[in-house]
Amino acid sequence: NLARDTISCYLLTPMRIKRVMSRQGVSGPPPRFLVGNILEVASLVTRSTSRDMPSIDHDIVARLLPHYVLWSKIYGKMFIYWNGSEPRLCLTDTDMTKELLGKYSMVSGKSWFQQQGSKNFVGKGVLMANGQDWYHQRHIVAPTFLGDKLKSYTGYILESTEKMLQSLESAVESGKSEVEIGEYMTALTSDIITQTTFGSGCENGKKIFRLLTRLQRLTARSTRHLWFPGSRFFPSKYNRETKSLKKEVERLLTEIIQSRKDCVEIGRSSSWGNDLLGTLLNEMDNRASVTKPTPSSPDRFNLDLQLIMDECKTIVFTGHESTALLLTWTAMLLAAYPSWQDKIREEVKVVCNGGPPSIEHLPKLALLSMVINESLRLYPPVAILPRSAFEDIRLGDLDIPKGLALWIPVLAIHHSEQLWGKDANMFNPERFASRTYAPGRFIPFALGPRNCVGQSFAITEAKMILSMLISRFSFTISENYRHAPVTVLTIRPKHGVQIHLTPLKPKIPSP
Ligand code: HEM
Repeated sequence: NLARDTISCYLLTPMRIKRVMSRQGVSGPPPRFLVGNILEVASLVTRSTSRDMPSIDHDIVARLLPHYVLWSKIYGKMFIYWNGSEPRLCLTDTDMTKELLGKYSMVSGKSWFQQQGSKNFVGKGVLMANGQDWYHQRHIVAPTFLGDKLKSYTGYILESTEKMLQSLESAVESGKSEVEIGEYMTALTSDIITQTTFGSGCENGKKIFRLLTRLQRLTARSTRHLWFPGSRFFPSKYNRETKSLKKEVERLLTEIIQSRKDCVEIGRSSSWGNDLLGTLLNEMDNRASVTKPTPSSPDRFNLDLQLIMDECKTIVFTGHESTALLLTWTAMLLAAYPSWQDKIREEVKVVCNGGPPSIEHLPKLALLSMVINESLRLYPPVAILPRSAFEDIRLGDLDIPKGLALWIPVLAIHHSEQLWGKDANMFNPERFASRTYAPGRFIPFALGPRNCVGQSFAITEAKMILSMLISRFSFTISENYRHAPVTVLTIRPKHGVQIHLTPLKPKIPSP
């Protein structure tokens, strides 16, 4: 059976898909046996990113997606290329992407390759689930980011940001003339997501975060060759370490969850907790209570333990990296365009009246929203949206056969002159002044029922952090900054973002 499945997965299905697509006039670069176009993509990207950019130029599609630029010129905007033996359809048409991400969210989703790649890391949490499983999990996770819940997390954001600002002030006071702001933003969003998920001062929560970061790196390395048939069965030097890290993360998570369960059961606590994990447990408990207890499953809670752990790992993973990148790129843009920095500082001063930002202030920070949107457009942290069709579907007038992978290059859509006009590669936040833009062309958080569930949290966090940073410092880009965006799933600055900081309120010397 294994041999038959392997032949079907790596040979017969891809060939059938290729036939169906070429009959409809969709073609692409010829694939090589087993490796497909992987080597070509790797060599094009290596070449295009081998040097830093000579100036802060936002025209970065040819640098980061050179294969998209090359093949769309030869084969048209819709072409197929091969990631090993997986055929991928590149989709940039906004009507088709809207249809796929909206109407077909239950019959498309994450591919086997993606799930295998992340199973030891985020497991089967909402990010990687499909169909009914995904639907069930999405309804458990979504309420943890709504209304009052979201508001209750802002205390963690304010507290952690204040700490970061103090450490920036100390750095400046100790004579450091420049800082790499990316490091600070990464540490800050890590701190915020750990506290928001597990509550403040939870030592096990901090340990879990550190272990997950190591696990993420290891998984990325050990799954690089997944496209090769049977590679997941090869003994790898990473496998043992991955397994023991995963076990340790789950042991720590079980400890935290068990102790909350004990507190509720013996009556020491009347709720699961006010942090994100508490809300998640509460949501699961409410749903489980409909069916529990039954003679065959006397304790529904234990049945869901793996799911709770997978959701926690997913949220910790998804909840910090992209936000750190959004903040880092926005800081770079504000440092490079000081007139926007001044405008936003003034806006924050008027709206927040010199105090810390609250959730009620945020909708009034219109200029800041425009800058954040422009930053998400030019440097979308998630540059590609991958999907796989689980059934034959029809997109526009194209038949998409079951098993075809779909690849939406968000970065290329965000930089398209056809969609954004001649100044598509320019920094111009004014384009977001009207707040109405055709759906489908601005998709940093994806679209439809399967969009980013943490979007409001991310935007709340970004607005609070940036408004606090901008009220305390003015900053300029350092002459040491080398503009070199690279993609490793997300778009990041290769050498970090170096800025010069000037405190705005000089400290009154103590008598
Ligand atoms: C600027 C910051 C962020 C960006 C640009 C971003 C972007 C995205 C995108 C594009 C997706 C869809 C991925 C796909 O389906 O392939 C996604 C999904 C997701 N994001 Fe975010 N995200 C951000 C912050 C966050 C935060 C702060 C959280 C949680 C605290 C979060 C949690 C999630 C989860 C759980 C999913 C999976 C949703 C589902 O499949 O139903 N994200 N995000």
